[in-house]
Amino acid sequence: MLNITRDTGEFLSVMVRATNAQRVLEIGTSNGYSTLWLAWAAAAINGHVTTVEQSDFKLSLAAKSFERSGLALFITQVHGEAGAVLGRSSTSSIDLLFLDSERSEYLEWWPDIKRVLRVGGLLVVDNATSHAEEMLSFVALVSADPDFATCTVPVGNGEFLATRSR
Ligand SMILES: C[S@@+](CC[C@H](N)C(=O)[O-])C[C@H]1O[C@@H](n2cnc3c(N)ncnc32)[C@H](O)[C@@H]1O
Repeated sequence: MLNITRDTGEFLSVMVRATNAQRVLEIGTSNGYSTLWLAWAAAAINGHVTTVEQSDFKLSLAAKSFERSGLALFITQVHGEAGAVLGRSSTSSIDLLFLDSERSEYLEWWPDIKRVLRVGGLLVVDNATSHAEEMLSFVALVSADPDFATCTVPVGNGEFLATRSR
């Protein structure tokens, strides 16, 4: 399982709390390690995490982990292809979107990612430094968007942050 690092989990937890992100969407559940960090923070601010995964096996691994953790109440698992899920998600419905999935799809997903993120919302993308080459065109596209302010934070595998200002 290609999980986030522990310090990235701590970072995400602070981001959720600091921005009061009650509506969190995660793309790429895997076994649910990052989801637990997000949900732990969401639980503290009366929030909720929706997490998307297309693999049956990983979905059920994560479900068991969520039950054991006592945080299942704060998590909705969506079984599906992320592009399709993003496409049917409501406009401006997400406060914080954590993207940790198939990097080659990010460019195609961008119009829907932008649409679902509310003004003032925050996008966090993992692997910004560990897979900088693969992230290059996506980072360039988002960074050039006048509706977003961006930066890369050297925590864990590198987190690319983009906040929607209008
Ligand atoms: C790097 S792992 C996620 C790790 C997880 N965020 C963590 O840190 O615990 C990426 C996950 O995205 C899933 N994935 C890849 N492409 C997807 C797609 N198009 N739709 C939904 N899930 C996808 C993979 O099955 C994999 O479990």
